[in-house]
Amino acid sequence: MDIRHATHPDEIAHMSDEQLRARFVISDLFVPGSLKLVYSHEDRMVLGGASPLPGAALDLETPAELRADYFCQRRELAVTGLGGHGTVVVDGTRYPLGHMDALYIGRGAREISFEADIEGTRFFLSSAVSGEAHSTTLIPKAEALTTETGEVEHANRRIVRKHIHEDGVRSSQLVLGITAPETGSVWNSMPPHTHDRRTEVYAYFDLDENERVFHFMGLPGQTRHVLLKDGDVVISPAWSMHFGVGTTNYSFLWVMAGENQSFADMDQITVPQI
Ligand SMILES: O=C(O)C(=O)C[C@H](O)C(=O)CO
Repeated sequence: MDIRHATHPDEIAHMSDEQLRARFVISDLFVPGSLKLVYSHEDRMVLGGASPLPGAALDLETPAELRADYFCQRRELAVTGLGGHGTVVVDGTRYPLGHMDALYIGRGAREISFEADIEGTRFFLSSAVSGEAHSTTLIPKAEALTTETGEVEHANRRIVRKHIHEDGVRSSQLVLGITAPETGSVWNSMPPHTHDRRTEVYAYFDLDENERVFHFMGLPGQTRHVLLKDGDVVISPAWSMHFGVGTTNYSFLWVMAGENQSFADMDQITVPQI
């Protein structure tokens, strides 16, 4: 399993672009017919991509680094459909998962596998350490808590869907949703924020292959950026801003883990402070 170590804020200003990507960006997570996992020491999140082919299920194995008998022995897991549609099988129960549907899998689930109905099926995996078992629950896109935010004048009008959150499907640490800027809007999470109590991961998808997202990170006043393509994932340490602008429309999954699960617990940063 690829391991990403935690980063002190003093380090980021001196990193080369290559070092920045090696520490924070996960590319090529979705390889047809394979399952890939990355361990981040930022709040001990595990991130992954499962890209099964029709007729060839993929089993979630337990990487040696977890020193666990099975993946969810001490962990909870969210599986989100970011392309195609298929089924996630959890201890014999079958959960159909389509585009932007999410499945929360509680601590204690033993056997997990992924099946595709069509080529191009991609499941994004995010996991955090879990202190207690919460119920495994399917959250279809249509049942996510949906709000609209932003303004056309700021090119940041967007739909925010919350799948796993304090007022909905419960978890130990994970808070997860999907945000989609509306047509003509390209900025996400603008004006930006930090939340020193939680790490956040963004996974960009539904982006045409010739388009890109400029994702910004770092401390206010010391902004760095990484250029991301469809399917790329970026890890934001708790101290880091995290916001982006696309060359066109896109969607992104956001998932957090850490000290609390309060979505509203953000320290807002004004545009001049960036
Ligand atoms: O576009 C947005 O704003 C977001 O989706 C914000 C993310 O949910 C986030 O960064 C929460 O901390």
